[in-house]
Amino acid sequence: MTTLRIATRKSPLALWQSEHVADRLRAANPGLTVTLVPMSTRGDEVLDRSLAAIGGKGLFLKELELAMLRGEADCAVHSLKDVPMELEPGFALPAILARADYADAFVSNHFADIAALPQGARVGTSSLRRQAQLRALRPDLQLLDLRGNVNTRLAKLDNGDYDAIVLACAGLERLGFDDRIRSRLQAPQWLPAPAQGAVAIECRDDDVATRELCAQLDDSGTRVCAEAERAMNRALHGSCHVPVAAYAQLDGEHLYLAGLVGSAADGRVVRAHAQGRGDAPECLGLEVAQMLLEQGAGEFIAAS
Ligand SMILES: NCc1[nH]cc(CCC(=O)O)c1CC(=O)O
Repeated sequence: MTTLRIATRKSPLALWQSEHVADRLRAANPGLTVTLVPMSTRGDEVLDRSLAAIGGKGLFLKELELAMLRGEADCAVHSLKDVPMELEPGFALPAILARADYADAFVSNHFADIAALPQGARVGTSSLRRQAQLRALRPDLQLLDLRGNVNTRLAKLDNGDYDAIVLACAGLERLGFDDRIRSRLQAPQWLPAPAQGAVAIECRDDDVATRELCAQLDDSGTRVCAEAERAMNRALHGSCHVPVAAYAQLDGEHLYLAGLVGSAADGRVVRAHAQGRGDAPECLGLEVAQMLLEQGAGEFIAAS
């Protein structure tokens, strides 16, 4: 293999992540030419409706997968949290890169953290998961929709449309906006999206050469954690319609998983956590999902 073509979305964050993968593959494979194939996806173009309303997260992947099927690209780079729990048949994730900052960020030009917000403050986020956790902490807040790429969201905050917004730390840090993070919303009190902070490479299942090349960047510890978080989400029929959060940590052979399911409408949340073995992440994911269901998570899922 002499050339690798990476299909990517065109947002600044997607381009940063794809350039990062390209740089790492070039460094590990002298003589390999790596190019980017930037593409627009439906998830990027339709900004006036929620992701759930236009068909969910797969919308960020479909155009990139079609480019791979047409032979216009060899692989695609994604934020793993945007990758549906069930991958499209015929595709694989040969690499999950080491996780960056997993946490959500509280971003505001006037307030230091959620507790410092005045009564009825306007907080922007279109994520049901973030809305449910905000409502659970502060039922008084006014939650407003906020879509678009990271740069657009920061511009809307600066424009005065919101008192605060919630974004992923990883995206802010990759784009050099570390200084916008007023506080990190951390586990176990606040949980991220399953696989938040991890970048994944997708390619055709039958493309062995690309799979082997990309597998050089796989981080086994991050893969174990992501599998536990995604197995939990899958067992809860996770999609953009249900606020599901999960965070796993691997310590030697011990795997720890915390999960949460909530209601964005009224801020009720159920939580569960358990420990298991690092060689059986899916078992732990199913176990925590079962614990959440026993506490009534099914009601939130059915209501969505
Ligand atoms: N939903 C968009 C998205 N997908 C991945 C990230 C951040 C990077 C990551 O989690 O790896 C973001 C932005 C955000 O949620 O603030």
